[in-house]
Amino acid sequence: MGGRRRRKGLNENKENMKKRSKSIEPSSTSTIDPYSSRFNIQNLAFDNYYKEQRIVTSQQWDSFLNLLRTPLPSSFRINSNTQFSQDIRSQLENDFVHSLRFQSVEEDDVDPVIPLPWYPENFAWQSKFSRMQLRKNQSLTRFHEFLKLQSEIGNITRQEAVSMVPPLFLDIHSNHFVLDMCAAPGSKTFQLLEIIHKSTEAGSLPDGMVIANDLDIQRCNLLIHQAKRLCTSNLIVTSHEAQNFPGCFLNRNYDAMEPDQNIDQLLFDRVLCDVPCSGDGTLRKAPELWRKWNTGTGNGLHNLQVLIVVRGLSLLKVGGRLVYSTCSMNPIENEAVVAEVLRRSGGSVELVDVSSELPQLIRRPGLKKWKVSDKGLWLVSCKDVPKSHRTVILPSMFPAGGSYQDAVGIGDDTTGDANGNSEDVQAVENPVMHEFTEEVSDFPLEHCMRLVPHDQNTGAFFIAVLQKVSPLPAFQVRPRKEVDNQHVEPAGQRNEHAQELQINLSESKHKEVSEAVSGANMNDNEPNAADSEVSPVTCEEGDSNGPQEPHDVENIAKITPGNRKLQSRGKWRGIDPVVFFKDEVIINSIKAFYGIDEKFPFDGHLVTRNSDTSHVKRIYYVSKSVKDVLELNFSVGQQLKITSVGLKIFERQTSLAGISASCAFRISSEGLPLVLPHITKQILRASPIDFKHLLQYRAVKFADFVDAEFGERAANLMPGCCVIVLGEGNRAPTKTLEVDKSTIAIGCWKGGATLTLMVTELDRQELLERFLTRLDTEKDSMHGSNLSDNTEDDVLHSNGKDDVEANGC
Ligand SMILES: C[S@@+](CC[C@H](N)C(=O)[O-])C[C@H]1O[C@@H](n2cnc3c(N)ncnc32)[C@H](O)[C@@H]1O
Repeated sequence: MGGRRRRKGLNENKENMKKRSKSIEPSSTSTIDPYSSRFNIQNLAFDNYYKEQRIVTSQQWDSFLNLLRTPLPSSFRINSNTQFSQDIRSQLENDFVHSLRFQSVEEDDVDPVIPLPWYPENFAWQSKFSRMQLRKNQSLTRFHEFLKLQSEIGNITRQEAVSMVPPLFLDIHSNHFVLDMCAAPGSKTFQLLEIIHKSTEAGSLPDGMVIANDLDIQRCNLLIHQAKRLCTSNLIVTSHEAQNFPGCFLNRNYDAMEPDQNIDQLLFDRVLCDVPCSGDGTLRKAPELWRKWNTGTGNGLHNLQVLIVVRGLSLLKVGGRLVYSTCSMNPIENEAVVAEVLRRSGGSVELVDVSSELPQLIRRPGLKKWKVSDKGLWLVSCKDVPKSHRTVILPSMFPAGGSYQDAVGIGDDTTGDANGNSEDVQAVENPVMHEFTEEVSDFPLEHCMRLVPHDQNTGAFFIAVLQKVSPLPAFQVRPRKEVDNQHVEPAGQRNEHAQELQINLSESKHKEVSEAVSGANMNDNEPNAADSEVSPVTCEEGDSNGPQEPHDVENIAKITPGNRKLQSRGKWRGIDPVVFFKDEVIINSIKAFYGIDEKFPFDGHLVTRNSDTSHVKRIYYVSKSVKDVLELNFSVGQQLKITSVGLKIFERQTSLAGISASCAFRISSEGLPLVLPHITKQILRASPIDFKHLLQYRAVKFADFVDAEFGERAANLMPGCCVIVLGEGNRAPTKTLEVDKSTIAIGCWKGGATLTLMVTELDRQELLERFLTRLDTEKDSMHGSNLSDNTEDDVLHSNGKDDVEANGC
C-alpha cells in the first residue's frame, strides 16, 4: 500500500518542488462560491471605512475587496517536535504535491499544495483549496482524510497562514521564559513550545518555559486538550485578565525565604500579545462577519488592547521582545495601540525594524495617519470629540494622541444628549472641514507590519515588534473619576476593565515594581473579582473534592514563603490545587519497578492536582523552569490561577489487574518519550514483525510471538505496565537500549498470558501506518530505485515466521 504511493512520489519529487515558486497566486478555484449565496459578503460601512483609512491604494482596492470575498485557502503546520514530522513533510513533498496536481478539480497553473516560503524548514503548508472544497470534492478525499487524521493525532495543526507569523518574530531561544497573554485556543502557544523544544535531546528538557494565559476558561480547556499532544513539561496554563496578570514579586529580604529559591519575580524574556480584536482580517474564513461589521467593535477594544500590552511590557525583562498582533485591519486596534504604548513608555520601549527578518514574507508598512469614526462621523483629532463622546472615543485613538484636558474649543460640547447628538457633532460631520488638522504620528509606525490578503493569498494580520530598552517610567495614577469615565466597554467584554488605568508602571525600584504589577485596586495576594468567580472545575484529578472556596487571603499573606502547608489547599475556587508530590513510598516503588536511573530528576519535579496525596490518580512532571515558577508562586501566595501544568507521566491503573500489580502506576503515553531513555526495567525490544503484530492485534499471547526468545522475555516481565521498543532486524533484545527522538516505543500491559497494547485506537492506527511506511523506506533504500512490487507483507513473511495471523491472535 504505502510502497506504491511513495515510489510514485519519489520519482517526481524534484520536478514538483521546482514548480513551487509560482504557486502562491490566488487560484481561480477559490472563487467557486457556495459561500456568496449563503452570506451577504459586502458591507458599505466597511468599504467606506477602509477606503477612507487608505489601508490599500485606490488602484488596489478592487482586487483587495474581491479577494476578501473569496474563501480562504486552507493551511496547516507540521508540529515539528512530533516524532513523525519529517515523515509527514516527505509525504507532502513526495506524494501529495504530485498526486493532487493530477487530481486537481481545475486545470490551472497553480500548485495544489505548497510549503509557505517564509516558514522555516517547509513545516508550514498551504493548499489552494478552501476547507469547504476539501470537504466536498471527492477527488480530494485522500488529502482531506490525511489532514483530518494528522490533525486529530496532533501531528499537524490547521492554522491560518498569517496567524503563524507572530511567534516567528519573537526570536525565541530554548532557555526563554515566554508569556502568551491571550493564548487560547493555543495555535501560537504550540509554535512557541515547539521552538523551545526544538533542539532538546530525547529524555532531557529545555531550560525555557511558556505560560499560556487566557481569560476564558472554556477556551483554556481547549488549549489544554490540544497541548497534550505536545508532550511538554514546560507549560503552565493560567486564566487571568491579561491586563491584570499577576507579577509574583517576592521581596528578597524576606526572612523566611527558602535557600533554593532562585527566581524572585516572574519576568519574561518574551511576551506575545495576540489580543482580542474585531477580527475583520478573518473575513475570508468567517464570512458571517461581513454582516456584523461596524466601527464600534474596534473602538471598544482599543483601550483593553493598550492595557494588555502595557501589562505585558511591565512583565518583560529589559532587553526582551514583545510581539503585538491582531487579526484586524483597523488602525484603531493596531497602529493607534502601538503609538499609545510607545507614548506611555517614555522611550523605554522601541518599535523594532524587522524588515530583514523573514524576507520572503510580503508585508506592508504600518500607517502613520488614520482617522477615527464614531457612528458614521469622521473625527481627525481628539479636539474634534464632543464631550459626550469622550467616554467612547479616547485621545489615544488619534495619531497624535493628546488629552482631553488640552482639548478645549470646537468639540467641547456641553449640550449634547446621551447619544451624542448635538450641534458640535454636526460640526464634525464633514471631514473636509478639518482636513487641515489631519494628524500624522511621530512614531516610526512604518516598522509595524500589515499583511494584506491580496499580497500572498491569505487573511489579513497586523504585527508589531517591541523591545524594552530600559525600565518603564512611573506613570501618573489617574484620578478614579476620570478612570471610570475613560473606561470603554469592549464589545462582548464584561465591565471588569474600568479600574485598570490606575496601574502604576514604575519599575525604578523593586518595591515599586511590586506595586506596579499589582494594579491600584488589586492586592497581589488577593484574587480579583473576576478571578474568584466560580468557574468550570478544571478537574485534572478526577477524584478531587470538587470546587473549593477561596482561602482566607489574610492567612495566605501571613504564611511564610515556602511553607508547604499552603500547597495542601487550593486557593482558586473551582480550580484544583497544584501540589508538589513527595510521597516517597509511591515514588520509590515507581523508580524500582521501572528501574529509572538517577540521572532523571524526580525531586520537586512531580506534581498532582489533588491535595489528598494518598488518593492521587495522576502524577505530572514539570521541567526545572516550571518547578521554579511554581515555587515562586507558592512563596507569593499562589497568585497564579493555574488551570493546567506539566506533563502527565504516571497514571494509577485502577482495574483489578492494576491493583494486583506491584506498581499500580503505569507510564502514560504522553510521558513515555520523556522517561523512555531512563527506564532500565520492564522494557523490551521487539523485532519489526512482533511489533507489527502487537499493533495489529492489540493483544498477543507470549507463545505466539514470532521471536520465541522475545515471547519468553515478555513472559518473565513483572505483571503490570511495560514498554516495547521497535527494534531493527528480526530479533534484538539487547541489554542497553539506546533511544533517540526517532525511537518508536509503545506502552503495554503484561498480563498472565498476553502482552496488551495500551494506546488509543487513533494512535494505534497512525503508528501502524507510520511503521509500515518506515519499512517501506528501508525497503526502498535496500533496493535502490529498482524496486520490486513486493508489499510490506512480503518482507515480513520473508523471515518465514509470520505465524501469528494464522494462529488467529
Ligand atoms: C485572538 S484570540 C487569541 C488566539 C490565540 N493567540 C491563538 O493563536 O490561538 C484572543 C483571546 O483573548 C482572550 N481574551 C479576551 N479578553 C481577554 C483578557 N482581558 N485577558 C486575557 N485574555 C482575553 C479570548 O478569550 C481569546 O481567546
